[in-house]
Amino acid sequence: MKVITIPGVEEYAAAHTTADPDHLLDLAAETRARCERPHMMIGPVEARFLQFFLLTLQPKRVLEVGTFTGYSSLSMIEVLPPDAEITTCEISQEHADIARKHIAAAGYGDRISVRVGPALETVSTLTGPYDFVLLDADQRHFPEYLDLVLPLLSEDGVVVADNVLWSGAVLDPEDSEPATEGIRRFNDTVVARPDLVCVLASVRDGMMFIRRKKATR
Ligand SMILES: C[S@@+](CC[C@H](N)C(=O)[O-])C[C@H]1O[C@@H](n2cnc3c(N)ncnc32)[C@H](O)[C@@H]1O
Repeated sequence: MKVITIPGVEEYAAAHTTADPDHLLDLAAETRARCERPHMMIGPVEARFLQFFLLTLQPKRVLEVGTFTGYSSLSMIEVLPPDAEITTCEISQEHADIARKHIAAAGYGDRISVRVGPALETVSTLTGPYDFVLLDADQRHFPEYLDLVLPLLSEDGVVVADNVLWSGAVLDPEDSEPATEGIRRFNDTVVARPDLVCVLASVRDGMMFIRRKKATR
């Protein structure tokens, strides 16, 4: 994989970011012990970054595509209003089982619902409005998720798509992997749409923040 940050910068950022609470440290340890690609967790820098953002947005209904073992859901729920809920989609029964165990242990079983199955199918059965959507799986289909979630978004809702730099692969004209192509198509579509406002924040592997443009007063 291409290195897209100055060597050591990611580690320096993590060392100067508030550490995870104990229940997330336990979850991360089990994920590293049991799962093949533990780096798929958003990690503490992105988790704290999202938390700062969500503390301001205060969404009541959150949708996540890509539960993995529950790290990002459990990070988000900590800063949401007490009546807020998260629906999170996961294709792997094994990942979902680990996530559900940690979600229940942390006392959030009634507020985080893990839906198992291909997320394109799951999302197409959901009813909005959602105030915040995190896309963190199935990158080759990011453009299709955009089409599915925009109609479900509340008026001031925000979509964040993770890994939109794809370790720098989006910059490589030789790279035509389906995921790389999906992300490029997604990034190009979002920035070109006159009805949307976006920022591609180069936090970790790239986070695309998207909202609807408001009519100027
Ligand atoms: C990058 S990880 C998500 C990481 C998680 N948000 C976190 O921070 O811990 C992506 C997850 O999405 C799941 N996934 C992949 N394709 C999927 C699909 N089509 N539908 C639902 N989940 C999918 C994978 O099994 C994996 O657990």
